[in-house]
Amino acid sequence: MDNKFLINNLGKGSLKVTITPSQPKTLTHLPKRPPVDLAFTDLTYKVQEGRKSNVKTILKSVSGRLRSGELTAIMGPSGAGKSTLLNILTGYKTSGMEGSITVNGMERNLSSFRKLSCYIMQDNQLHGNLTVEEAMAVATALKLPSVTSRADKEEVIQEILDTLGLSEHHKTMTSNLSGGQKKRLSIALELVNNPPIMFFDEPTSGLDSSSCFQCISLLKNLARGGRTIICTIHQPSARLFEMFDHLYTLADGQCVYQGSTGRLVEWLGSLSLQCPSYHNPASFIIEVSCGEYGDNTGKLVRAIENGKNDIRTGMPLPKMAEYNNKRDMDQSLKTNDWNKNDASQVQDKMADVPNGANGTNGTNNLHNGLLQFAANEIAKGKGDQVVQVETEKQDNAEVALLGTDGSPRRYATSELTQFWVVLKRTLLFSRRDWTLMYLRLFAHILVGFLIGALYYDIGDDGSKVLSNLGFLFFNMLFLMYTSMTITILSFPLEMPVLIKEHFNRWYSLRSYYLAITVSDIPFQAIFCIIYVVIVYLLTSQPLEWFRFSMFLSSCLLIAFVAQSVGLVVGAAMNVQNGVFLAPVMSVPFLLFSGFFVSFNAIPVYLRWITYVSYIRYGFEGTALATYAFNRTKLQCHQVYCHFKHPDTTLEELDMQNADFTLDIAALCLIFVVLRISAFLFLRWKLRSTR
Ligand SMILES: Nc1ncnc2c1ncn2[C@@H]1O[C@H](COP(=O)(O)OP(=O)(O)OP(=O)(O)O)[C@@H](O)[C@H]1O
Repeated sequence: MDNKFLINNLGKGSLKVTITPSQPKTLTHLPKRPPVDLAFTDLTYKVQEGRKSNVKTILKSVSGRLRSGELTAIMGPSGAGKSTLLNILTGYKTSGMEGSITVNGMERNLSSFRKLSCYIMQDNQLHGNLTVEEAMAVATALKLPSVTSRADKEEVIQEILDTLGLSEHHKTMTSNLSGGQKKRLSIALELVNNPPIMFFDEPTSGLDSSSCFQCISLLKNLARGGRTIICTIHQPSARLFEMFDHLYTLADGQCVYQGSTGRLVEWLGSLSLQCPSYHNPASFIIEVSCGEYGDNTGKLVRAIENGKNDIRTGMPLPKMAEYNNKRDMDQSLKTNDWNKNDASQVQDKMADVPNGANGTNGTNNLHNGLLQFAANEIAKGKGDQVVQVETEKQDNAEVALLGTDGSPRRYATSELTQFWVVLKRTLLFSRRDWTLMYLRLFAHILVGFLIGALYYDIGDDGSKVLSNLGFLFFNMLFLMYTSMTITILSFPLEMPVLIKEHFNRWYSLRSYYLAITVSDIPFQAIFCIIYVVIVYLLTSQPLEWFRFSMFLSSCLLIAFVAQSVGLVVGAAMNVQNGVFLAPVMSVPFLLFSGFFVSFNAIPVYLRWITYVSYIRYGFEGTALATYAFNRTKLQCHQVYCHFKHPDTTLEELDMQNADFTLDIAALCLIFVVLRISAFLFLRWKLRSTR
């Protein structure tokens, strides 16, 4: 049976099939993945508000089914629970949830499910400092197995960019892309490993009507390729609304409609809710859900069984009169309950149609459904820019969930590869973000010369030892603040992209954190060395290599430790709180550094603070480098120089018995503890945002 013939036959019925003549574009180079049907039953989501006893129920025992090959819209009034439902279905939110979620009829294993799905959040979380091509290269390097050849990866990139209309912009920085292009790039990045189930939170937000149309067309084409595409959407135009295959509508945390978009008006009409002529059905269902036509929510929820019923094209409408009758309701549940039946009951029957095996089965409704399906199939084949992906229908759902490669690994690449890719990307950002780099360099050189001029040639002057100690302390202060603030500011800005990429299984948190941690160390080290060389020479500190190395190592460690403090603060809190708290938290460390008050003068009950004050170890390290190890007497150009002998200075500072090795060891220990703490805070932050 050729396509044209079937379409003519279909033309006799009520179906309308639009065929556009362009050749379908196919994604042939992507890895094969199984189709995925997602179902949820009696899903309840509660959160605690304020006091522990105050529990708010956001989703109230909703059920539903989202099929492969369909574009599903989750709609509802503001606050109805759309984002919450999406977050639960993606696995982004897990605590506070009750009910069951099944994948291809089997209880969902979240870890396996996340390998099959991707979640494209509302605000395209992209790194602005990469070109489209580079962003795609990073995605392929992280999301495709390492064994994939470079040529294959490039082919995948080219194919996706071509299909999504981004190949013209492959050299454009992502920050310069338009809103619609950013959205397409977000999709392109996730499409690399061909996830069979894709979730989108408000994919059309911020787009004009033409971009909205393009975006939804793209999602529709992805669905036609066999994927399960689910997105939340506020209030689409009638034209956009028609493009969705399946509609799931929420009102006040309950399901008021589930079924094909084409049957919405008919279904509402059967419940005495007549959609006015020329009125957008999408607007009508929202208005009904908002209560603009009276309080119909309860009636709709009961009729649709809170999502257990599905108003499918080609299936009879549930008989309304029977819904108040418990016995009939149970009967209805039996015939519609996909948990008890084979998960793909209807669809599997439909799937045989093009082969002609089950073309007639005796029931008109099913027959209509089969014809509709066949029409859809033909429309798919002829559609404009159909993004097809060969999917393998697998009998064993478990095999499917483990991925077609059968690999139980969480990530496509090893942690070492992830580390290298993220490190290279971060170094590229640093190179691109030259303003910040030059600013940092400029600040270190400028302040170095300023300090050099202020404390010029005082290092060997016995009458200026107190000024020299001020210079040593200022070094600590300067290096601490410059290193700390950079990470406090930059780390939280990375967070949204980290959340997205980590959730979508691009890399492990460990690899990411190691790469981020390592990436800034060389820059900080270079800036610190430049600063120390300038001030050390200008202030005439002792020109002995071993003293210089001790001085430099203390300064470097202070910079690294302060950077780690910035990481902890940046990982644990937002920029506003961090910018305030970090300097305030540093005050006790500065006070107990040994510069303002010597150790013996500190009250015993406060002395413990000196042991955790990294500034103390740094200050002590530079003081020892300058005055200990049998330094010769300082020059004295006055009648009496109290600090002419370096040991006097050490005595005044209570540092006669201080051990430089211990200072370095303490700084190293604090560094390690802080880096581990920053990682733990980051992990906690990622978990708590969910
Ligand atoms: N953690 C939370 N604590 C308290 N209430 C919450 C929490 N998360 C969500 N809610 C509430 O749950 C309801 C549903 O929120 P949700 O974000 O899912 O709505 P929505 O349908 O996506 O709304 P919108 O279309 O406006 O984005 C809202 O009333 C919201 O205030």
